[in-house]
Amino acid sequence: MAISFYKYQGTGNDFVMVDNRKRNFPAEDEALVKHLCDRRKGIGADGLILLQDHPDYDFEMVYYNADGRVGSMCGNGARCTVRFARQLGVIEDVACFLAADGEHQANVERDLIQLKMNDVKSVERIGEDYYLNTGSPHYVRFVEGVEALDVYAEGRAIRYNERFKEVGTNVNFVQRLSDSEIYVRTYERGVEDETLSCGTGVTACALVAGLQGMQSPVNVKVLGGELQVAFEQVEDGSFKYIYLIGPAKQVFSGTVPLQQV
Ligand SMILES: N[C@H](CCC[C@H](N)C(=O)O)C(=O)O
Repeated sequence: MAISFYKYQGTGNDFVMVDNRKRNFPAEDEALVKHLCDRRKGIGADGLILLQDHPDYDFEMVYYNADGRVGSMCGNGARCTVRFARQLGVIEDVACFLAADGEHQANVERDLIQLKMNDVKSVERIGEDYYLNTGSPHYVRFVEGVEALDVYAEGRAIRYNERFKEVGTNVNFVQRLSDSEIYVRTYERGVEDETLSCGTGVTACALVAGLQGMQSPVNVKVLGGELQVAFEQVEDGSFKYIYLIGPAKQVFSGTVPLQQV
């Protein structure tokens, strides 16, 4: 037996993508998922995604972090899954699909995938920092000199602090570059390292920038490229009509013989 896979990336956040419409991928095998994501002994990725049929939606996306565990919502992974669905002929230019945090709509416009995110009801303040859920939990800290920051060490210290050590959190460091642009670097739980981009993290940072007065759409620079976040801010401090916009590409495809795993 062999596993056929595709490799996708969205602003440098990379995923092993598997067409699991026939339900033949052994998804309960945490060690296998972890192995496939291993950058030295496996294919290498920040996460693994299964595209599955669903009776009520165009498809369902099931996301695993690189540690092999089921993750929460993944914004870059979702954009990649929409691109994959388009390439498989499952959708045309519009999709309505199910992810870990519920229903999402998306549009394909040439290189860009526009992904609708769930509404965000509230943003918690923790000292000078912020904490919110955009499908995945995100801690947001504004800094100066984000390029020189030790994101691994600083991110880890927050992710493993008393409050977060049990369930973990993703940790974002943000710098304002102009009236309409921020620079975001993210330490991701489940990968337990910095990634080149985190879609739900970028969304969280753009919303906090919105709280501080930045107008929608917010342009976001990440190590792996550029994204855009559009949103509508409600007077009670919540957000709706949130869109994450950016590229998603297929990089290669292949097979892994199961006996080698
Ligand atoms: N890279 C993802 C986030 C994954 C979230 C994951 N690290 C978790 O908290 O389970 C993104 O583009 O949104």
